[in-house]
Amino acid sequence: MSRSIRIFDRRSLILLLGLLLSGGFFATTLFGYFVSKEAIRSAIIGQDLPLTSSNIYSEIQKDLVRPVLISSTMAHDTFLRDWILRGENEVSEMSRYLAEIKQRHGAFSSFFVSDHSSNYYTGEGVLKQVREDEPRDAWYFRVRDMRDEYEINVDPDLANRDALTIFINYRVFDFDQRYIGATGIGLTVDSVRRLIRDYQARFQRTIYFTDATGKVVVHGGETAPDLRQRPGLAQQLDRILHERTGFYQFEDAGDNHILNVNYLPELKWYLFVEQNEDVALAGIRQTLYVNLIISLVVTLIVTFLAYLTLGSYQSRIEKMASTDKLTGLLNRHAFGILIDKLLANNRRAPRPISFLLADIDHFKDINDRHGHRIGDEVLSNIAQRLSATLREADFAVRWGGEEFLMVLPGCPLNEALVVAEKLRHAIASAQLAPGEPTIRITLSLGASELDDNETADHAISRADDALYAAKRAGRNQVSAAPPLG
Ligand SMILES: Nc1nc2c(ncn2[C@@H]2O[C@H](COP(=O)(O)OP(=O)(O)OP(=O)(O)O)[C@@H](O)[C@H]2O)c(=O)[nH]1
Repeated sequence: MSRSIRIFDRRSLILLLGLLLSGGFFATTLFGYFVSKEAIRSAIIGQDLPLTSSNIYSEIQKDLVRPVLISSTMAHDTFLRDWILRGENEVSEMSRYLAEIKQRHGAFSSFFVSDHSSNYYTGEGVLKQVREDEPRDAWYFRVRDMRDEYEINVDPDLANRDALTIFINYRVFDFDQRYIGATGIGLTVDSVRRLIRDYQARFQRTIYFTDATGKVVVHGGETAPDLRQRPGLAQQLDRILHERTGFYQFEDAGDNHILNVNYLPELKWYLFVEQNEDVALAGIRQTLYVNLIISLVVTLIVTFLAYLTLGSYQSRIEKMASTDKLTGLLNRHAFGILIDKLLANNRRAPRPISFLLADIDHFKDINDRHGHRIGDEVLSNIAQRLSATLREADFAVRWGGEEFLMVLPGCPLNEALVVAEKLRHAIASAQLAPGEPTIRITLSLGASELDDNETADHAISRADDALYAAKRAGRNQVSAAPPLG
């Protein structure tokens, strides 16, 4: 019969290993995530948004600043002013002039509105007359009354099938600085919108231009977003417009947005470039999840392998620590642990326990006559016999050199004596040294039953006394210790 003694708690060790591994993985993965998050954040603020902003800025400059200069040249053109002051007589001269400007500069439209006649001239002649009661002409009267030299206005162009057009409306003065009309060119915003859309699609950034009131004038979507309807942004909008340039942050629909704003003085517009930080971090968040899953799987595999390996080592170590090398029986150290357990159980559910102490008769002679190797062989075979003869619940211990202790739980003294006889007979009748057929081995046994008020040591010493009584009585016999008074 073999028993194993628990030397250390494998489960606690595995738990500790698992915790250390998963804690280490978790900490490094999270650390990596936060470092990457900060790197992405500073890249958004330090590079991505400013770069997008300056790209869009230079594109819009290309598309708009030049037209502003062209419109300025038109407003200061002596031919144009002379022609008006002369009475707007030859319409073909004006339309040739406007057609040439349009064609030379690749504009979408070119125009002049005379304050004197209210005629709206284009490259094709007089398009119409502007009227104060016509909402579509409101721009002209606004330009007429404004203080600035020019304005940039996004409107559908009547002359070009109402395509969304940016007009540069320049005020024209005669040589005495009296207002005489408005001129300029119109160009489609499609190229700017295409660029904005392209940037939005590639970098998941939202890009738009606003005027000084915060109204979106050019954007890449279908409908112009209303910034005042976005609570996180709306509460900062006036400050942003006042500061003109800078970085801002706001929450929208639970996501954090980083905003780069630049004022474009030539256009009197603001360029907003927005990055949804949570969208930008989606990639590394996915990496974080994948890393966490890999860490978890590695932790599970490592702890499982460690569990298996430790299990096999532990049982080997436990076996080595608790068994006698020669006989394979439990040693006295193991006996100490097992008897404590047995007695603890016995206190909960009392039942008789008996001890048998066996000693080989004249074992010294066997060693002396046949040598220690045969002596060892005999010891080992006796141990096997004893174990084989005992019940599953009993256990045998190598007590001393040629002494064996048998513990019989649930067995009163009278039954223990029967077992002792069985053991004695089993040994006496066996051939325990096959190479030396003449060797005959006998055992002397002492038996005792543990008394309720007695320690195991005391009961064993009584069995020892009985064993010596058996020796004294001629050996190869069983002797019982009398029950305690
Ligand atoms: N071969 C071998 N001999 C052992 C071992 N352990 C103890 N012995 C021997 O067992 C012998 C025990 O001798 P004694 O205590 O004099 O007793 P005995 O000869 O058996 O005589 P009685 O017990 O009086 O019948 C000693 O010679 C020890 O050296 C062991 O592991 N292997």
